[in-house]
Amino acid sequence: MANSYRPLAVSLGDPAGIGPEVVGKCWDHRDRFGLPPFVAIGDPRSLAAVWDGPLATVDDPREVDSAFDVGLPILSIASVEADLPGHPTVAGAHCSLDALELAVGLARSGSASAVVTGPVSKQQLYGIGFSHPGQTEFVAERCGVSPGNVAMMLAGPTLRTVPVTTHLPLGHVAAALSPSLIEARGRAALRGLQRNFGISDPRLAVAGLNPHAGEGGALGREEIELIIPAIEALRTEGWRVTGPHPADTMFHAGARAQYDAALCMYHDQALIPLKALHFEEGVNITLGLPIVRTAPDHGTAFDIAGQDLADPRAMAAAIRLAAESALHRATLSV
Ligand SMILES: NC(=O)C1=CN([C@@H]2O[C@H](COP(=O)(O)OP(=O)(O)OC[C@H]3O[C@@H](n4cnc5c(N)ncnc54)[C@H](O)[C@@H]3O)[C@@H](O)[C@H]2O)C=CC1
Ligand SMILES: NCC(=O)COP(=O)(O)O
Repeated sequence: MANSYRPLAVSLGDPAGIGPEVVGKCWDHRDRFGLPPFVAIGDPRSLAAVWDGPLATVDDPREVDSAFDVGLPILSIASVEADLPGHPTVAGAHCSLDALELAVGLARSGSASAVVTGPVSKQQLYGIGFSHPGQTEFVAERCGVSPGNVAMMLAGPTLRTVPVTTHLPLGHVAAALSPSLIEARGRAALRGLQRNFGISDPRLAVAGLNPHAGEGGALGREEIELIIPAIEALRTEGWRVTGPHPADTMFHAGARAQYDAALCMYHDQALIPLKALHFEEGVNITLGLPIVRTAPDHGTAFDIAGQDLADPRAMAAAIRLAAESALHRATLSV
């Protein structure tokens, strides 16, 4: 195996969640899912607790290619205690953060071709002093990119959505919106469609915030004061941008055919349509980074951890999209 070989780095997420189980199942079904070699990063005990497949402990990503057919390659991060599935602990939260840190470091150094992050519990991470809203902003910081210049995209077979605001109380959304933030997220989404998806002239549809996109100002002025100026600024740069669209009528099949991504104003406006249509195969991809980072759309699912109920398809889709995006980025000049 040539030393230039670069596997994908897959952090297991919270050891008490379903991350270890879905990663193990992805290795089981690697041929059916069409997955390239990847290395798991986390506590091997969290895998052994929920999955009876073979592990292949590696010390270096360059060992992954030859190990991959023998067992699931793992770069071991031992938690100070072994978590029980469904019972998150402080030690497990630290372990999930250490795994994320190592995975991002491998991608930044070029030892991994991309990062796929397993689900972490934000509540658990906040409890150990994690000061970022989510993994998206953590990865952005580690890559030296301002959180305002990255975008969280949720991608499925017939829909891609990007929330302008992410993890904050709904009551704070309107105050958090500004033309410059909407514009920056829109630009990150458009460039991401080019760089990660290979769409050369992408189309972005922008949602309104208020019912009926504000009804000409009668139902709210955010469209007039914040969203339309951002759309106009993006159009001035030559991007194909439409809106603001009433959010209730922009996700049916006919509407979805008119755009490559929808820019939404808040978390649930973006994630509800995506998960309603594509929960089993939805992927979260961070746009605007110097590295590729994806994740399954679901969370830790502590309620089903350790019961062999976790569906691995979203994790498989995240691994596949990470590999495809890394390839697009290696072959495109945008
Ligand atoms: N990328 C990440 O790290 C994400 C982390 N989270 C975190 O996950 C925790 C739990 O969040 P929830 O809102 O409850 O969402 P969740 O996705 O963990 O669970 C929602 C429901 O879907 C089910 N479910 C989720 N994934 C499944 C799978 N692969 N197969 C079968 N059933 C599945 C669960 O059992 C549960 O009933 C939160 O602390 C949140 O912060 C949530 C989303 C993404
Ligand atoms: N709801 C999406 C989500 O929680 C993912 O957040 P992140 O940890 O990937 O930033």
